[in-house]
Amino acid sequence: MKTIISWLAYTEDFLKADDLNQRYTPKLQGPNGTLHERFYDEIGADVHLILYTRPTDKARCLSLSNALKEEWPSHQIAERCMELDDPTNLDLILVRMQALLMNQKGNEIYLLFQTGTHVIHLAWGLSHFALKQHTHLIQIVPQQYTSHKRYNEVVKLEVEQSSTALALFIREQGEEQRKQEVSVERLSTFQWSKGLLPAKHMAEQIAQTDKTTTLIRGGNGTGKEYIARYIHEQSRRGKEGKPYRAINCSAFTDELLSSELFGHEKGAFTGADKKRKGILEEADGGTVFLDEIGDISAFMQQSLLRVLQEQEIRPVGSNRSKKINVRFITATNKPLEKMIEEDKFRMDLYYRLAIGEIDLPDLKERGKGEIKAFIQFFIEQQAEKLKRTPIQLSERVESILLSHAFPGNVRELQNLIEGFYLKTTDTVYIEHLPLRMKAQQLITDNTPASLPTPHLLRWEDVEKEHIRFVMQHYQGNKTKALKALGYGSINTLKKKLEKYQL
Ligand SMILES: Nc1ncnc2c1ncn2[C@@H]1O[C@H](COP(=O)(O)OP(=O)(O)OP(=O)(O)O)[C@@H](O)[C@H]1O
Repeated sequence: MKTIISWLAYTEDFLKADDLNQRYTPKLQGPNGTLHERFYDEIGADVHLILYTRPTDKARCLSLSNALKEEWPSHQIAERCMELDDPTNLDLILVRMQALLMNQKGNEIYLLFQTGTHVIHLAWGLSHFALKQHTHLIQIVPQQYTSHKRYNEVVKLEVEQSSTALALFIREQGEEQRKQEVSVERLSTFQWSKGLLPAKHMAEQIAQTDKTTTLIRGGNGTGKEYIARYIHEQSRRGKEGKPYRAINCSAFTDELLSSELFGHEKGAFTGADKKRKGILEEADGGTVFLDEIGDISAFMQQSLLRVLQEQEIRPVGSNRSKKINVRFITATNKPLEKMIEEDKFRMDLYYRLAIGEIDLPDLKERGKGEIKAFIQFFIEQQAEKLKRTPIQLSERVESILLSHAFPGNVRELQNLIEGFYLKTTDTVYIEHLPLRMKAQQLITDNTPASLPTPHLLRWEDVEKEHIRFVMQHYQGNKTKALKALGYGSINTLKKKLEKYQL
């Protein structure tokens, strides 16, 4: 099996917003489009995997891959979120890439290393040189540098996989992982904690029905999308391999959202230079997940209501309707009932959408016992993924975590624990916490007498306390403290110690 892997090019794969006054309009002449145009057939790849950084970029990635699928319907395209809060963090990128490449074991992989940040390019290079898998680095050469000067060309870099010390080191690590047969897909990825059992039960009931529309309510990162996919997979539609499509409604203007959902005719609006199928038609026979439904405009509410009532769509710019057969699942973290009272959401649409209802509680509401279970679950999951000994939390860190508000819910906790594995190999201390949590701790540690209100806390106070804590922890050893603090040089640390008279 041959796979192409590339990164979403956040600017080059899209038309400039200024040109059209619209966001995320995909461009087929961008790096990912060029891959399909000039290369895909020649190489005979089976699938093209497009990576993106954060869940918030999903809408953009899907709009690109939908445009590519429409242009080249026989090409298989998949998308993957790499969950990188910081796309310049080499350690984290390498961990994610290793897991991804290990999963492709035995496949021939073509890596388009040009897209993404410079650190991502570097990580592709390192992974190619070191892992000794069947990887090839490919690049797109602009037409002015090609001999024919007519079109951009996709070329394979003829480079030997290296035997430098660094490469050998990374390779050994990779082989160690391979020996232990890591398969990220095999790991149990979802924790059906006690607080989620009512949601699971309801999801399974809904899956038994053919078309019951379902509204999933819950805060950011509570698992709404996971539950939507679970309903699809448990349903007849999923079991028969029918399509599942997801879209984040809040990421589009009305015009674009209509076009994404219902498709458009050529010339329907500025920039619509080709006829295009919408995701409701693509998902015919399957399930569509509309995320952030509480954010759609009155106009879109009306359009959607008509689709639900008549079970048909009309592409933008067309006067002909097409019948569709999809199950709708929607999600929101907005209080729809209140919005109905305020005339911001249509009651008739609400009743159509919320035939089945699933509520996902915030992590904090689920209680300390459950947060503890999630912490343990993610510690073990990450240890298994990285083939490392599970880390431990110091008592202090555990108590901070148990009383943290977790506005980002399960996603926030999951990312936090993945981050710990980059910072330590054994015990997690306060110094390993992200700054926002350390700052919070300083606020709660200080009595109202010394710090009357939290917002009076200055950055300098936080930094000073943090340096003091780390220096104490390492008993004044500047080299160790420097490593923990992450400053670029010992001089920076010395200057800070002087500044704060520590
Ligand atoms: N119960 C759980 N067990 C394991 N992982 C979970 C659980 N709930 C959420 N997650 C993880 O949290 C992240 C967010 O999940 P998901 O995308 O389903 O949430 P969401 O509510 O749709 O988020 P948002 O609306 O903010 O995009 C994912 O990485 C998912 O794996």
